[in-house]
Amino acid sequence: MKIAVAGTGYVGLVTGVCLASKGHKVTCVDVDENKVKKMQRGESPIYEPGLPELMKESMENLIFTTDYKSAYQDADVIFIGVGTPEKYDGSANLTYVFQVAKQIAQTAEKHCVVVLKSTVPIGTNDKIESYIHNKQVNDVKIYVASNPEFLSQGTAVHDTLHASRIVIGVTEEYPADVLKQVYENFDAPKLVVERRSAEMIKYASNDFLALKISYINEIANLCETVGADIEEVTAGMGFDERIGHRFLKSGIGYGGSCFPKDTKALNWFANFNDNELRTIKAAIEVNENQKFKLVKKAKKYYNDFLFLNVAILGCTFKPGTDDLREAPSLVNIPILMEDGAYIRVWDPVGQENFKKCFPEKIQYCSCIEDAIAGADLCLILTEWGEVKEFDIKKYEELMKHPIVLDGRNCYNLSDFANTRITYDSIGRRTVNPDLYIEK
Ligand SMILES: NC(=O)C1=CN([C@@H]2O[C@H](COP(=O)(O)OP(=O)(O)OC[C@H]3O[C@@H](n4cnc5c(N)ncnc54)[C@H](O)[C@@H]3O)[C@@H](O)[C@H]2O)C=CC1
Ligand SMILES: O=C(O)[C@H]1O[C@H](OP(=O)(O)OP(=O)(O)OC[C@H]2O[C@@H](n3ccc(=O)[nH]c3=O)[C@H](O)[C@@H]2O)[C@H](O)[C@@H](O)[C@@H]1O
Repeated sequence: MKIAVAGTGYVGLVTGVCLASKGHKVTCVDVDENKVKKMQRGESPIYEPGLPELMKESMENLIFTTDYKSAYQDADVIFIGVGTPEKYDGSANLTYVFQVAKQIAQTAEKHCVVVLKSTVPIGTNDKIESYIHNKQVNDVKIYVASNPEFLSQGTAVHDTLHASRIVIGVTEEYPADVLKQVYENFDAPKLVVERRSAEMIKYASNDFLALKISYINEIANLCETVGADIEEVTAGMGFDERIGHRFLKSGIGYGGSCFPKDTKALNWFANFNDNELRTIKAAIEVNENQKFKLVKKAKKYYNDFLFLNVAILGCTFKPGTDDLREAPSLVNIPILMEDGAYIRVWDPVGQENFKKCFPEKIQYCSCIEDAIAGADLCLILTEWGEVKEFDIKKYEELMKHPIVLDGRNCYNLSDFANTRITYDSIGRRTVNPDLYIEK
């Protein structure tokens, strides 16, 4: 089957490469010429484990281009995987999706199925269908189907090849049959539903996970106040299969390109339709406050941050990605810098992207030891494996004031027994709380 994919970000490129690996002929289109040139050389423009290897293996089935006409004119299926970022009012920006729809309407020369993979508000597929039908120049049948994506960054290839489910949202049988053929060799449950249900499944899933995280973060904050330990609490809760262990990790809030925008978008959309999502509103509010937990904690140890050396371990929104979108580092580091702190950052893959946002005044370090050397304070913002495996004693040896504020609960409290390290994490008691408090 001849397939085109619009957009080569985390969703578009991973989808294109995985489909090519299953034998489909895939043309990936992007407006970004530099990205396209890179991909034409067989290089992945994004950091995603396993992607460069699969891309190389599948190159004979892949074409990368900025020339959308050549891709869309004779495609059987056209996936749309462009961004749907947040607008100022919290609603989803559908500009890029409609741009692609217009390009398809102007170029499609044969019957085809347009598949919306981007996360879009309920009813968008209907609008795209009408838009294409109004604007199309050739007398061909263009179907529109919803096929939301559930991959997570860092495990995107695995999540696509072994999807938890493939949701196919349609209003008629033909596009469902075509999509079943496209995914014939994918071992995953396939669920054919109404198009609007498919759109809702995506938002409801993401927002439920965001809600779960905000819930556990509130419980963690209460644990901290009343002397319970959130790690013990979640271990105990997770054994109940109805709750489960996953997405119960407390920390400094959820980031990334989706949970923050998808909670706000559904909330906006509900209001627009005269409904109120009180639970989602609460999840958003809890997350906003949670992001600043470590800076608030730091104020217990220092009256101000002027001339303090602060080590930052991790700047991406989670491990396994170089993506900084909505990462807590983006809001916490500027606060520390504005208050006069000297910042040293270590991150195994996110540093280059971070440098583009903050080219000056930050020291970038090639190892954890270098970042914490001489530091008055260390903030752990991302739970990279290297941080979790770091020899705890070295904090005490290398830091000037070994105060470690851990926003991702990377260590056991017992690791700090017999040390003079102040270890303050989320939802647990502080180890050695009084050693370095400024009077
Ligand atoms: N990042 C993720 O983990 C997931 C994202 N999603 C959803 O998928 C969509 C895409 O997200 P990402 O892949 O993260 O976006 P992204 O921002 O990484 O990539 C979007 C790409 O589309 C390109 N583009 C823009 N206009 C175009 C056009 N007219 N023609 C061709 N290419 C064009 C951009 O240059 C960019 O390379 C969003 O709706 C998102 O909510 C869904 C599941 C997972
Ligand atoms: O629509 C999307 O874009 C995707 O959004 C998330 O995937 P992703 O953003 O890549 O990352 P997650 O692993 O879900 O983590 C998101 C944020 O939540 C935080 N998180 C996650 C889990 C947890 O228990 N606690 C927690 O604080 C992470 O640190 C991270 O900042 C969903 O997990 C995917 O299913 C979905 O397809």
